[in-house]
Amino acid sequence: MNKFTSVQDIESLPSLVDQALKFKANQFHPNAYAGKSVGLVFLNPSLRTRLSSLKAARNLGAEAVVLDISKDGWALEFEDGKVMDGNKAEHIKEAAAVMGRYFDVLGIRTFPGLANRDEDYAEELLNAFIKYAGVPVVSLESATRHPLQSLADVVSIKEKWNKTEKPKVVLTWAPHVKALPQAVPNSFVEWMKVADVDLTITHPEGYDLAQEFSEGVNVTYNQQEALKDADFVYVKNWSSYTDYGKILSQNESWRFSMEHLALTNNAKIMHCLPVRRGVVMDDAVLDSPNAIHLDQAENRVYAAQAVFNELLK
Ligand SMILES: NCCC[C@H](NC(=O)CCC(=O)O)C(=O)O
Ligand SMILES: NC(=O)OP(=O)(O)O
Repeated sequence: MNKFTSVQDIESLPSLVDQALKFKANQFHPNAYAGKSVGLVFLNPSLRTRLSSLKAARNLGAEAVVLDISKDGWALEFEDGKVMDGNKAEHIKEAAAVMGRYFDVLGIRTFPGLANRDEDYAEELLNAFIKYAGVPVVSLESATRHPLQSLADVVSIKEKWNKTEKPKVVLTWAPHVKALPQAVPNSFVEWMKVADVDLTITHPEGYDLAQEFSEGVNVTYNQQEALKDADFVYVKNWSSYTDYGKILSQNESWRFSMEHLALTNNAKIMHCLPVRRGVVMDDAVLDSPNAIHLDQAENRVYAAQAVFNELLK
């Protein structure tokens, strides 16, 4: 593995998941990567990704440094050939290359602008970073994917499911007050396909994910039908892909409630966090024993540890 930006970058999902679970059972390896360092660069806010990645690096004996580049760095120019006579002081060519000289692995978080779909889906910022860093790059959530979250989600399902048959996993859209990226649902679907579960996606009309993600998956606008017999339900808002970045529906009936839970096979309820209580999901669901959002967040440490272990080898 020479980068970690999507499920395509990994060699074997079962062995990566096993490694994460081994790290969960025995997390401290203080001499594994002594002298190695990981740089974590954030253009957007983060609680879990930042702290779990720091903890993961330290569990492996590596040093980790966080840079909130939009707050503490120079304003970055990404455009090639630009005459930099405006307010951007540093080009990504130098910024990424310099950080590549300081660190053995570089992580980057860059959310989409949600204004220009082609630009966002071309992953211009992430790709510029990969191009100029000269060291392995880890996506800490990019415009279109959140692979560390998805790996933790696969680990969380694996540790809760001890039957031989495939679990029924449902990804359901939920309302939100803000237009959110498609990165988490895209990525979840991409990883679930490789994890080989029985996957259904449900959302109101107009919220279809990009075909590259949804193709081959059962998609329905009928949420009640989708939730029937579900073993795991991933509740998540996203803005429209087709009417790009727009909020089309505030349909309250999609807010996940105990009535929704009652339609399932006593499903485990998942969310990547942060979650707006009473908007996306009811308190009663989040506070019920069915909710495994905190386990998912905990597993972010071991997912990151498994990934850093591969890239620092
Ligand atoms: N990193 C995990 C999720 C990040 C982002 N959520 C948010 O921006 C929530 C913002 C808010 O609720 O104001 C998303 O859904 O992709
Ligand atoms: N789930 C997740 O990535 O959380 P943060 O945005 O807080 O890192």
